[in-house]
Amino acid sequence: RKAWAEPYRIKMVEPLRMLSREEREQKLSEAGYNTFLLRSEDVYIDLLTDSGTNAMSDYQWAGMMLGDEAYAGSRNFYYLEANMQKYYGYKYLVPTHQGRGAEHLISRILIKPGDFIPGNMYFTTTRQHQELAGGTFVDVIIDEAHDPASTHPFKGNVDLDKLESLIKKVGAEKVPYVSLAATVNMAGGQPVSMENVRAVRELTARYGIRVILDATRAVENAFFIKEREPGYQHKTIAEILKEFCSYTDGCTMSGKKDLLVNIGGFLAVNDEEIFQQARNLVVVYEGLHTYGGLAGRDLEAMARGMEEAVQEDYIRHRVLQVRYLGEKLQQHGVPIVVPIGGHAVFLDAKRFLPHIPQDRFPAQTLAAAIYADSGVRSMERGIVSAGRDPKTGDHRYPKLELVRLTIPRRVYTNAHMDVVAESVAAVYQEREKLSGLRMVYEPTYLRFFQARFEPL
Ligand SMILES: Cc1ncc(COP(=O)(O)O)c(/C=N/[C@@H](Cc2ccccc2)C(=O)O)c1O
Repeated sequence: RKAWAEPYRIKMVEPLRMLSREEREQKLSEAGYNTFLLRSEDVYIDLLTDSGTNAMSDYQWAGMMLGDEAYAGSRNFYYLEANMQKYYGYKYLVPTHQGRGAEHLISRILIKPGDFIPGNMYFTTTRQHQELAGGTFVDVIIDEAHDPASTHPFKGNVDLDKLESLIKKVGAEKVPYVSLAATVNMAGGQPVSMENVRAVRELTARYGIRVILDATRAVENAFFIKEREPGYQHKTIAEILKEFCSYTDGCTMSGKKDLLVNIGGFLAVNDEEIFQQARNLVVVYEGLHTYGGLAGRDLEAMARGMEEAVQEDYIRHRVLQVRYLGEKLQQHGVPIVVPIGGHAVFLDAKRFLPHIPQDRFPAQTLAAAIYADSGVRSMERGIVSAGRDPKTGDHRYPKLELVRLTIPRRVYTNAHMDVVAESVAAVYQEREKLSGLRMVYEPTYLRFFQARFEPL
């Protein structure tokens, strides 16, 4: 049989409403043509992010009623710790309010000014914390990751030659750890293969260099390994996930994605010394070491989300829904990043709007145009997100100028995907009419969140 449906039934709904085209144009102007500055109530289908926007299950909601809100030693912490050990396999857990809380801690602990942190393509908050700690991020991802049309099945892979030549160039003592993301958000939600993470481990072990995983979407990564990597078809998602993590020394986690919670994250490590430093630092920046900025109920919901995240029917549906949207867009001839990633469909704004130069912000222009057309919200993942080079002060000019259509987990049906595809195709038909934007307000950090633009 071909038909497949969501592996859940809906028990609660939030009514959606659509504004008129005129109202949307007005809201867009008030938001400075930045989708981050739109109000949720003015958005029809919200594909800005899969972060914190996922639907919890009745099992998780029930867990919210079991929050042990003791200041110290909450029951929920120990349940989360036990589940992290079971599913991710690390020894020690330090809860944080969300992913960047963990990135902040590990960056402060492991990075000295002048250090270099190699990683498989940058992620905005991860690199920001590495730079704030005095480090320099160095991209060591394979070249194919920067080519939206390359169909390499594991575009998130590390280029071992790039990694080893960096280590030889700067010296191992200046490389505190390799920052490995799986999947790679900015490349289009692209996975890392088991063979590659194993090879990264073997290489770094020779130099005594740690590997810190960004495990934010590691369950989606496991799905791609099961689907694409020889020898893994008959392994469970949970087995693949645990093996993958076993080749790394610790992870930062934003629970707001794979783990199906609206807030939450953690740092997990195997090294007791790093653990002691992290649990000491966490009380300064996040909260006591057994709650890390979260209520007991949030810890419980994240622990229960972890159990659900690795269920085969769930994760298969999740990834295949993203693929459903991507294939619909391909049928309309819309240029997208291939292979279609795990959490989003990425529009290739360079090919979509070849007549708009990168410094007139094509991806920003496209995200605004899609909202104006249908009330669908997406996110700019191009030159605006790339920010400025701290050394030159000029824009960074990334090869990938993308618009991300990010699918929240267990929220929308494929009928919503049909509406999104129809809208993007309509904008594609009229793309010649778009003429770019100019930035009229630019914040200092992570400018894409709050920058404002005006039409040229
Ligand atoms: C691979 C990866 N690692 C760490 C984090 C941080 O986790 P957290 O602090 O948000 O919990 C994120 C968050 N990604 C969100 C939210 C976001 C964040 C910055 C810019 C744009 C959007 C997104 O991609 O939408 C991530 O994707």
